[in-house]
Amino acid sequence: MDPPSKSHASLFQVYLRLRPPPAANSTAERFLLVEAPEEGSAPTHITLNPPNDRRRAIEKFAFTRVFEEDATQLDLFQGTKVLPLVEGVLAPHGGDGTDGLLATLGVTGSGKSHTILGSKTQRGLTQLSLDAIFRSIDQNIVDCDTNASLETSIRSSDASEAAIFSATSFIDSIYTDFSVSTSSRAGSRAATPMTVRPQNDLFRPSLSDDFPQLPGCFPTSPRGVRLVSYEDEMTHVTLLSTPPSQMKKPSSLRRTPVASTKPKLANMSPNKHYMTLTSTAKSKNVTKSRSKGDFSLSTSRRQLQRPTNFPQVPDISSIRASCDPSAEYAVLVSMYEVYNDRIFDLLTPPMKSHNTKEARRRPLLFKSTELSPDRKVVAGLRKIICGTLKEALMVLDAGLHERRVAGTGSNSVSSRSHGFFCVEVKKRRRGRTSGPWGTSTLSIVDLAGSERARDAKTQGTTLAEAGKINESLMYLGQCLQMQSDANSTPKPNLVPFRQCKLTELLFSNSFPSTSLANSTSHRRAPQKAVMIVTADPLGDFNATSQILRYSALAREVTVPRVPSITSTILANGNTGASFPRPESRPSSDRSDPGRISPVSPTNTTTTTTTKSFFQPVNMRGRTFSPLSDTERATMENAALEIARMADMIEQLNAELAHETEARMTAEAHLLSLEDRAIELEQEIREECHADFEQRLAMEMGRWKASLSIEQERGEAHWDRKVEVLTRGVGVTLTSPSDDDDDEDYGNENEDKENVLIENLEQENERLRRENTVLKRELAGRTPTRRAPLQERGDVPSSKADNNMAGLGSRMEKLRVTSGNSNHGHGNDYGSNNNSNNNIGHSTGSPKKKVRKLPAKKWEAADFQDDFM
Ligand SMILES: Nc1ncnc2c1ncn2[C@@H]1O[C@H](COP(=O)(O)OP(=O)(O)OP(=O)(O)O)[C@@H](O)[C@H]1O
Repeated sequence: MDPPSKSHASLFQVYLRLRPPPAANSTAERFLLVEAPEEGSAPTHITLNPPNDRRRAIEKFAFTRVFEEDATQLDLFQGTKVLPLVEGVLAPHGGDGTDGLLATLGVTGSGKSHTILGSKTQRGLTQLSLDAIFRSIDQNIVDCDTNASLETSIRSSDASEAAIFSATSFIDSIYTDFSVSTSSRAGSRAATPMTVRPQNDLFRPSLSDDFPQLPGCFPTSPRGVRLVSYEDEMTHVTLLSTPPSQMKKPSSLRRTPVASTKPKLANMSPNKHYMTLTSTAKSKNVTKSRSKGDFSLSTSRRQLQRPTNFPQVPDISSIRASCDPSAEYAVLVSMYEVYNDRIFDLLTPPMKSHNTKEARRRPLLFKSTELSPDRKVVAGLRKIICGTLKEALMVLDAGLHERRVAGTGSNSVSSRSHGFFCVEVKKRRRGRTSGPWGTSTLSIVDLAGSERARDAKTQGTTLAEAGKINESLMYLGQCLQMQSDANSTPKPNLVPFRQCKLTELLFSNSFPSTSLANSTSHRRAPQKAVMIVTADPLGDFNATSQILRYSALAREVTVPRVPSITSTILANGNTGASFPRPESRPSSDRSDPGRISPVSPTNTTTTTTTKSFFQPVNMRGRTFSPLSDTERATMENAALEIARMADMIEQLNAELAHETEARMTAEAHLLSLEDRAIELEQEIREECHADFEQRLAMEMGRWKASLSIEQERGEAHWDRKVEVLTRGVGVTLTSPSDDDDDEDYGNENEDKENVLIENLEQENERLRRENTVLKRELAGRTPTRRAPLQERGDVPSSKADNNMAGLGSRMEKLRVTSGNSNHGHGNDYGSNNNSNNNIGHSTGSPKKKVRKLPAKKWEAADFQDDFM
């Protein structure tokens, strides 16, 4: 098996790193062997020997290079060609840079985070890459702190709708500066492995009067001032921070006496953490929660302690990447994680939901934007402009505090999300203050590890997370598989990278958009990518072989053939030789337990079997008499049958294991889907509720406005009517001498009054007719039937008949008005009773009208009534 040709356009250079055995697992059987390389070259091939089962296929894998257990971080940095990636981003020869991607992949606990982020004493590839970048552009980097217009121009050139801040303001808003810690103080979950925090120091906050607060940032203390411990009402978590009640007055800084603070800190529960608010954090209660590298306990971001120094080894001061001397550079750092197939910013703090009061992050979209139509970007990230290596490391430290981790049976600090650390290098020609910035990005990715629920002993949310992790890694595997297939076939393979967020993020820059191929916009070069696969040679064989199967650049399988028992007996029995034992390998092979001699190409197909799977110990050393042909044939048949059945059992076992695994993954997936559905439901409910409230308020406002308009209109309408009536009545009441005094009524309203009088006359006429009809009807009735009608009082009595043909006692009331009217107009209104009715009918609402009559006129009416 030859290593893949480098000329082929591989998406990734794939390296394998083996981790040293963990102390607890040192007795486990080693299943991964590195083949000895040719003289003077680095190893590139490994062989996987299934432990405890000599009949399973032996697999052989090829990588760009294999790093054995003793490889250092510096070996990795130099050997994996990270420097060319950095140079690609810096574009030393002018023009735009090329995006770079550096990722780690492996089974949980195999050393991915160790490789990428380092440890307490050793720097990882992220820190080394940052160091290389800042060293290289040392003379060419712009200083945004002294030139505000630079920040503005960087902001306007950003295509990802990002919120861009200077490192100074971000760091000041995140970190406190108490150069203190007690031994009992809660450290951070995710204190970056590389950070070294002061230990056993006194709690000694420094004073500072002002501290910038980024929008949406956690309320923080000005470099440690105003820090008190208090119990968060919602979470009942003891926090070392400023109580909400005191947050409004930054000027009234109060130093908390050391004595009063210490005891509370000592009681701080290591399990209590602000991340208990999230579902992820709940999983931490299942197992112990510790940080990567630092192994200190959890604290909230509200109290991040400013790291005092960072590990300095390995030192790469002698290594320098070249940069473009005619350009000026700016470096922007952003961090995000892919958790349950959603993207979350690690530099933006969670916001409290209005309804649930729960701190949550908003998932971000990976999409094309107005300024980036041909290329998808993570939109809405927070990006920090860093001027120095230290600033970048502090931002990295802050982001890692937000990354989701949990303790599992496989790793005490296991990443539950795929972490992305992005170094965006902006570049433009030196001295062109208004020139555009070109951007290229180095993305460093710490993938979450694949894990088996049985080994990881996960449950609940952590199990669901594992399901999501495994699912996304399966899609990644399919994409990588396409790459290795592409090496063996000339047919172009389509990489199915749009299946999930992780693969989209990892591969979309490998395939720059062709949709705008004809447009004038500049076409970007495909990214350069390096994948470091980590493996534990003593770890989980099945999980490791699965990862290696899809990540290796080439693979070869050697199927052991079941030997004929007869031939074995004949070959060994007659001579009395014992069966070959594994340890009977040549001594040269045994000298290095991790290495084997290269497998000869002729042995790599299907027939290589160096060890018998039958070990009939009790037969060893005996001699046998020759067998007859029949016996031999029977034994051959029996052996074949046994071998066939053994094969079948093995196959069924493999299928069973596969099905079990699939079921567990599906169950975990289902759990995560349920979780997601609940979250979605909650979000939709919240949105609907807010929407409903908004609409309701709007409708209420509209309804009130239209009601008041209607009311006003009604009032005005009635007022006008009453006015007309009042005037009409007023005219009738007005004496000729009054007319002289009131010229307005006499002249201006003459027409209106005439109309009214006409109306009244018509009405009067109608009522008169009605009256006549009633009279006739009454006259036609018998006396016995008349009496009750009289009692009812709504028909004219004989007395009324004689006087003015009134309509009963109810009409009597209106007679007052009628009397008044008649007083002025005499026969114009016909009988008094008729004019009463006329008023009542013509207005439609006699009560209101009557009520609105001026008091004086009523008095006059009474007087008239009495007079009559
Ligand atoms: N090359 C190495 N040298 C020394 N220690 C190592 C090495 N690789 C891994 N380790 C140790 O193994 C442990 C697990 O490693 P690490 O956390 O990096 O695994 P991981 O692959 O990131 O796991 P997960 O996917 O669960 O996050 C850590 O304690 C780490 O320090």
